[in-house]
Amino acid sequence: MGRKIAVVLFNLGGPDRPEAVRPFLRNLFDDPAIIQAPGLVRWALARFISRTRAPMARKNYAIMGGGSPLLPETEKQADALRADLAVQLPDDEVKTFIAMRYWHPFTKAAAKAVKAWGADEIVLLPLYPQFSTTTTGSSLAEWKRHYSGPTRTVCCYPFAESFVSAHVDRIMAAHEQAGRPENVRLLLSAHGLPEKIVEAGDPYQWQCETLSAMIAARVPQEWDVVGCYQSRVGPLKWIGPATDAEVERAATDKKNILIAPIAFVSEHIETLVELGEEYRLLAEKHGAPSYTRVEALGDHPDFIAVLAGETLAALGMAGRIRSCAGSRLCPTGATGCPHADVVRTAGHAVSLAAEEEQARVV
Ligand SMILES: C=CC1=C(C)c2cc3[nH]c(cc4nc(cc5[nH]c(cc1n2)c(C)c5CCC(=O)O)C(CCC(=O)O)=C4C)c(C)c3C=C
Ligand SMILES: [Fe+2]
Ligand SMILES: [Fe+2]
Repeated sequence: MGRKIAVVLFNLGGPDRPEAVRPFLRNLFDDPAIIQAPGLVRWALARFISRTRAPMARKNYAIMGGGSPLLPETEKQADALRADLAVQLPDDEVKTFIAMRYWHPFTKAAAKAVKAWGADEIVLLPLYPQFSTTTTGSSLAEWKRHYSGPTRTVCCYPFAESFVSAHVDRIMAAHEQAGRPENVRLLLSAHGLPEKIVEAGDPYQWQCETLSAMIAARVPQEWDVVGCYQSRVGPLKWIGPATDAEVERAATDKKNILIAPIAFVSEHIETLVELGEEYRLLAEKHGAPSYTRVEALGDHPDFIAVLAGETLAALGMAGRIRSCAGSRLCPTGATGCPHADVVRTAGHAVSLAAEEEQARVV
């Protein structure tokens, strides 16, 4: 008899209506992975920041009709993934579950639904391609608070071949749509992080920058390619360069700007409003000859193929956690990486190869 396989998709969640903006922000800022302060201080800060930030955030959500499109976009990905896996695992029953961190459907509800369904295998699959303690790390901790049985985890897949090719495909399609301008500067924009989180060992920035180099190697070599970080929040120093400063610089340099999100895989406030509206105005103001926003991956077939491939490899692995490299891919200093801190010895390389071999056999 076939297995019942639950694939749990982690994502951030977004407010579905104007009244949800403030409680959504409160949940976000009350997360110890986002604000590292003692419980009571964090609780008070979360109430304060959500109250002061909500009016501005509500205005931005109003541009998208009052709420975030993140859930419907995630549902499309979940449906496409289920359909792909149903073909590849004809003897099993596969169901996808959405576990959002800060708004409905919450991780707690997803854990309850997975239990009620009686899954034989559970694969935790973040819709965050790069691992950060603030995103996937936070979702994993939340999952563990609500589910105690065995699971298989995909921690990250920033260098998966089809993930890189899906990005290049979206970028070249946007270039085509812009009328194939010359003198291009491609901005690869990721959500930023406070510097102190990276200094504490979070591998996100390293994964974003390595991915940017991989994309840069595959686009026309006469293009300028710059990695940058958007969506800074609060008074702390964030990693840079900042996307708005890079948009301004590219516009002043009279470059045709192509701007692609590399850490968000769905359209939402950060792509539609920040990249789509705010930075477009900034580019126009500073005299850019053109500004073209590259679409998020959404349900691009190559991206869905990565999600399916990672799920299949996770089902076939000997261990409980994998990255797109099979085993740990982060450098040894990245203490935030959820893999045990293995030193890259010859022995480790052998076990890595064995896991990859196993992944191919599945
Ligand atoms: C790669 C993904 C993300 C990282 C890393 C991340 C870190 C991070 N975010 C905030 C604060 C906010 N993020 C907000 C929205 C938001 N963030 C992500 C992804 C990452 N965040 C997504 C997908 C979204 C959109 C949700 C939606 O509405 O669809 C917001 C809310 C919007 C706003 O008020 O600007 C805040 C606030 C911090 C502080 C942080 C790292 C410490
Ligand atoms: Fe965020
Ligand atoms: Fe890692």
